[in-house]
Amino acid sequence: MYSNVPSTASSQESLMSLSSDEGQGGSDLDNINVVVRVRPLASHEVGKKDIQAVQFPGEGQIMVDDQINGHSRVYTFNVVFEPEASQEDVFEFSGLKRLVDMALDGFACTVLAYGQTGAGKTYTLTGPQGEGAGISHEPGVINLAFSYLYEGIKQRKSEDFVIHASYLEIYNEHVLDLLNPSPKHLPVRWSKDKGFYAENLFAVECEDEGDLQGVLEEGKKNRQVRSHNMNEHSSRSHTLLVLTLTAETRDLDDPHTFIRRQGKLSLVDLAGSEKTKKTNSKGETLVEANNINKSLLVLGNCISALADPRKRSGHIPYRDSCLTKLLAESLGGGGMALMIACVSPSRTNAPETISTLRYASRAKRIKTKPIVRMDPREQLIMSLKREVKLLRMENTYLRQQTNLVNGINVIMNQGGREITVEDGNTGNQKELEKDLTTMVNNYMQENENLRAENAQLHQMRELLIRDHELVCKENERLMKKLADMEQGLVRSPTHEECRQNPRSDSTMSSAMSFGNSGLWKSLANISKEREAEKPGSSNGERKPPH
Ligand SMILES: Nc1ncnc2c1ncn2[C@@H]1O[C@H](COP(=O)(O)OP(=O)(O)OP(=O)(O)O)[C@@H](O)[C@H]1O
Repeated sequence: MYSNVPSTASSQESLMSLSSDEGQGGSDLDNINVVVRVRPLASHEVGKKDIQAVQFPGEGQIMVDDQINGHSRVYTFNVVFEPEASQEDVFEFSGLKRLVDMALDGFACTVLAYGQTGAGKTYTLTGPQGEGAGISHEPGVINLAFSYLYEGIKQRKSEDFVIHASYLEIYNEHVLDLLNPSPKHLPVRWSKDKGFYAENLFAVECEDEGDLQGVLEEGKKNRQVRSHNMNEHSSRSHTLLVLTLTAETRDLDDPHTFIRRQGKLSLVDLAGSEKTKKTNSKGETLVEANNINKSLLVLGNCISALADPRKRSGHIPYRDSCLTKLLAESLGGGGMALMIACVSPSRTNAPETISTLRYASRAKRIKTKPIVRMDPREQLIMSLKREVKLLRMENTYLRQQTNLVNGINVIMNQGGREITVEDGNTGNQKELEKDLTTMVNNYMQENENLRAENAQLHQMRELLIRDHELVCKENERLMKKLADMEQGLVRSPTHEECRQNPRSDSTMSSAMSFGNSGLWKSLANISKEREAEKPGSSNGERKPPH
């Protein structure tokens, strides 16, 4: 059951469970990776004598007592982290490390923390909030990811990385820059190259881990947080911390050229869904809650559409909220995503826990096809370079073949006397030489046959041409005769001529003298008929007028 868990995790077996086919956060590469984290019962829940309503049967399963329907529900995920799991466990086994590696390789990767308000999203991502005694300083998985990221960069010696960080929040459907606080909202635009993006968003270059931690702290300080019944430090906005990782690698074929790619790591802390009755939200907090719920509903709609193979290729309602616009790339398939679904273990929160697990189950069905992000021009240059390389290889190969054939031609030209072909020292080349010789011989034989056939055809053609010429001459002669005859026939004898010599029809007699062919006979008949029709014709019978 835990055979895929790395040896270091043997002590963790009681703290988490992995689905039977999972390794480090999932081997199901085609789908969004979804893990569940269950926080411990909070002190206020213990105080109210609330009890745990979730159980962990193992193999990535989580079982929740559904009090409303009176039975238990079981859901399966890539990994389920139990309340005792530490931040390091989540970082190590959620698949987040793999996402950081992929972002360094040039993919767009996203980590989303989703769940009910107070379920532990912010705690998981950035550690405990607030200050003072009793507040631990356990780093969040984002902090751990920063260290891992710079470790990874150090190890990739052949690549130069430049990292930029931007941090925004979506508050009441408006985008605000957390690194450049201002009441002015940033418009969300769309471009062919970038997809949806927040215009004029500040991006800070971060040279080391310290810079990134500074960016995180600055953003946390500026985000909208409020207290309500269920969480003293409730996030009232969705936050997106986006790291752009630009890598330059020297082209192995051309040391003067650099290949550039741009990976992206988006770390998203979603505001918690809430039942406003439970949180007792009023006034501004109620407006925030409605906006949060609405945008999470739109996100849910997009997830549902993407998870359904029949709807996936149709319209996905990304444009219905700022959040879904900015997450379009992460969800839409070109990137890689990890959802950390955070849930409360308490019985009072069981309906919300079930709702979160359903939402996460749907997300798990989304298929992705991650692609490396490169500048389209650089991509073109790369593909052209690859083509040039292939053509060069083909050229070299063809040159080698030409040399061999030339060598064989020399052999042929020298009457079959054997000549050692240059570069033909290896056994393979000798084999090839032999094959080529046979092939050339066959071609020559075939050529010879074709030449003979060709000569025959030429002879036949000559004969046919001569015949054709004779026929043409004969034709010409006959045509001339016919023309002469027609000329004679067309010129009708004058009335006077007919009167003087009714029987003499010189034209007719000359035409008849050509022979007795049917043609001439019929022509003569036509001519006679015409003659007979003429008024005053001496040999025609005149018909009385009617
Ligand atoms: N795994 C955990 N271990 C110990 N305490 C936790 C854990 N997860 C959450 N908590 C505590 O639970 C409380 C609520 O957590 P958190 O603020 O992270 O919730 P949230 O899901 O981000 O809520 P919201 O959506 O309202 O912002 C905090 O006091 C936090 O310290």
